[in-house]
Amino acid sequence: MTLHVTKGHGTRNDFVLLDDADGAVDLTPALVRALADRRSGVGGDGVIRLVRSAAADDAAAALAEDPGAAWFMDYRNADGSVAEMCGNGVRVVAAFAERLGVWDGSGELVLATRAGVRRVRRLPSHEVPAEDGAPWYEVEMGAWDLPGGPAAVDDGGDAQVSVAGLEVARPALSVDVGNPHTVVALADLGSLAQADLTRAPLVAPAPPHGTNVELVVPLGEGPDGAGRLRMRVHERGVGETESCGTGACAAAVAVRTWAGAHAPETWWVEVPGGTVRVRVVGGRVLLAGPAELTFEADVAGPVATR
Ligand SMILES: N[C@H](CCC[C@H](N)C(=O)O)C(=O)O
Repeated sequence: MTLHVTKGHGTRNDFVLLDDADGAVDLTPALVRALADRRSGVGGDGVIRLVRSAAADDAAAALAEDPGAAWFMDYRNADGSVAEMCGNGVRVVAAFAERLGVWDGSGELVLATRAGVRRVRRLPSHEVPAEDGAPWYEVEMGAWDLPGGPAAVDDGGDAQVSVAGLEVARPALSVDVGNPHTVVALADLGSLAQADLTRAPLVAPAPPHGTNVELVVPLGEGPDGAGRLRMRVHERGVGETESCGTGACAAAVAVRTWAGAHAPETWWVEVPGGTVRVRVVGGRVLLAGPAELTFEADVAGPVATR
C-alpha cells in the first residue's frame, strides 16, 4: 500500500496526516501504530486522517450539529486508540486543509470531530504573539466540564494522582474538554522538572476511559493581566508529549477554578514544545497556537520481506 503522508506539529505535538477525502484508507490500530512508531515508522504522537464527513461514520453527530461541517478529523493516538478530540491536532488540520486547498484560510474552518463541531480561524498576523513566523490558529474548543461537580470545586479536587519520583500533596481535578483530563498542581518548577513521566501517573479513582494527566505550576499574572502557567503532560494513548492542546485548556480551567472568581480569563500555557494561549469564556474554552507542516512523502509499506 502506498500512502501520501504529511508531517505536522503544533508546539511539537506531532502528527502523521493522511489526506483521505473519500474514506478509502482502512486506518486500523495496527496501521496507526506502524505509522506513529518513531523507530520503524514515520513517527508521531498521533495519526490524523482528514475525510469528507459524508464518508465518515463517526462524523454523523457533528454533521447533525452543523451540516456545514464538511470535513472530519479522524484522530488516533500513537497506540492505535481513538480519542474524541485533539486541540493541537485541530490547528494542524487547519494548516493541512489550507495546503490541500479545501479551505482558503479566511473566515472559519468548520470541522467535524468525535467531540462535535470545532470552529477554527487563522489569526491575522498582527494578532500572532510569537516571532517564529509560524501561522497561529484559534480553535473554539467548546464547553468544559468538571465531572466531579461542585464538591470537586469545594474540595479542590476529586482525584489523587501519584507520579514516579515525586510527592504529590494536593488533590487533582478532573476536567472534561471533549476528552478526559486530570490536572494536579505541583509546588514549584523544580518538582515539575523532577517528575518521572516515563510511566503513566496513577490516578485514583481510576477514570473509566483513562485520562490525560497534566502537572501544572501556576506562575501568576503577567503584565498583560493574563495568567501564566507551566505544565508537563502524560497523554492517554501516547505517553509524555511536548504539548497537549486539550491539556492546556484543562490546565487553564483547573488553575482558574483553584484561583477563584477573579482569576484571569486568558492564560499563557508554557509546555516543553512552546506556548499556547487559552481563553476561558464562561463555560467555553478557546485555544490559540501555532501549527506547522514540515514534510510530506509517498510511503509504500509495510514493505514485503523477501
Ligand atoms: N491523547 C489524547 C488525545 C490527544 C490530545 C492532545 N494531543 C491534544 O493536543 O489535545 C486523548 O487520548 O484524549
